[in-house]
Amino acid sequence: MPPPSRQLQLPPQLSRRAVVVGAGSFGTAVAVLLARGGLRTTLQTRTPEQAERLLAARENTAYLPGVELPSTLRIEGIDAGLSRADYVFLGVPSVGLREVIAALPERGLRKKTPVISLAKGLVAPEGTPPTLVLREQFGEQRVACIGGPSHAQEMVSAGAGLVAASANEDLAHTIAQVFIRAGVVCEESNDPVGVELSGAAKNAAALAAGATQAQGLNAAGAAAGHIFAEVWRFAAELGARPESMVGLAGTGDLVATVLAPGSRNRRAGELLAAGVAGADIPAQVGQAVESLETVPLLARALQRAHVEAPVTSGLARLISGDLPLDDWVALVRTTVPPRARWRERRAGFWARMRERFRREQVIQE
Ligand SMILES: NC(=O)C1=CN([C@@H]2O[C@H](COP(=O)(O)OP(=O)(O)OC[C@H]3O[C@@H](n4cnc5c(N)ncnc54)[C@H](OP(=O)(O)O)[C@@H]3O)[C@@H](O)[C@H]2O)C=CC1
Ligand SMILES: O=C(CO)COP(=O)(O)O
Repeated sequence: MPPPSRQLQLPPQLSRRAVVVGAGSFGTAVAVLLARGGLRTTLQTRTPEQAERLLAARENTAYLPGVELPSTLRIEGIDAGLSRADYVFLGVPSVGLREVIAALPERGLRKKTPVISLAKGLVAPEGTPPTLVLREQFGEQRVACIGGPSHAQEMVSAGAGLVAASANEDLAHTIAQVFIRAGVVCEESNDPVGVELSGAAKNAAALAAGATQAQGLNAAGAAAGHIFAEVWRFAAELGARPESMVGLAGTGDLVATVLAPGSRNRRAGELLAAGVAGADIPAQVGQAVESLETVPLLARALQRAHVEAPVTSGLARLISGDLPLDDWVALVRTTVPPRARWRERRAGFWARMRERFRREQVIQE
């Protein structure tokens, strides 16, 4: 498929090397874009046999069929290490991310190489946003993440609405420029935690909508709205910005996911509603379904932070089989969000003057 054509600004440092760890649908699609964007890119598969298959076919038939892998894209197993990488992108689902992150130094990650998470889920056991796990190990200036509506197939053929987020402005800018040069819109953000929680919230909301839609679309919309509001109250406590949640990474990605016929998270919700046990869903879907692991982590994180989150925790119980579907729908239909806090109305200038005059008269009388 040809890359989308656009007149774009060239990023600096084109000779730099990027390694994408994890050759699933998104890791492969991101690797194709990085190569198109001018980085010398390597895609690392979990096993050498997988690398051989991709090399022979010049296509990832298992995860991204129909997309030709560019001749400039190098392919190897993860055993090849990371010592040559100037940027490392992590394309593995969040369920395995902690181990993958912990192993980066022993795999040869250089001291200043930035690490960029592609995951839209949280890391066990605490439900930590991936960039916070990375930050603990490498410092916040070396860490970034990618969010936004970005279904892998469409991204490589027609584009996406990416967000590159980092506390390091140069890093966010450099990543965004590479994607833009590859023909894909990429916003720069200084709110990695907000972008990651938006991705986790939209996956949870898509699963909730999928589980509820057969019972009524108002209920499906209410489920998604409650979850976004509950996660937002938590995100705000962690210092995230509302723009992340209403922009590409939040609302934009929610719409893309809920409408996509192939969305794995919405499909997982539909399967739950059809009576399939949460534990059996990954085998049926055949690819990462982030929300199945992330929703229980999210529910616990909200509880620990004392955020009132009845719908997110109800969804976690629906996934584990502890809440029957009818009770879930009833919960969604009857939950009333916390009341707004009205500020005491301050009287205007003339009203205050009249009141002062009245009081002075009372004193004189
Ligand atoms: N697919 C999409 O359109 C999008 C996905 N994302 C996010 O990207 C992340 C990755 O998802 P996605 O690519 O879709 O998932 P997939 O299920 O398509 O692929 C996951 C890949 O990760 C590999 N992997 C798992 N664990 C390891 C490990 N320890 N070391 C090396 N490789 C490993 C798997 O290898 P193996 O085959 O051997 O199991 C597989 O190749 C998720 O967080 C997802 O939410 C974000 C935007 C869009
Ligand atoms: O994150 C995605 C699109 O932006 C992919 O969503 P699904 O994992 O639900 O397919």
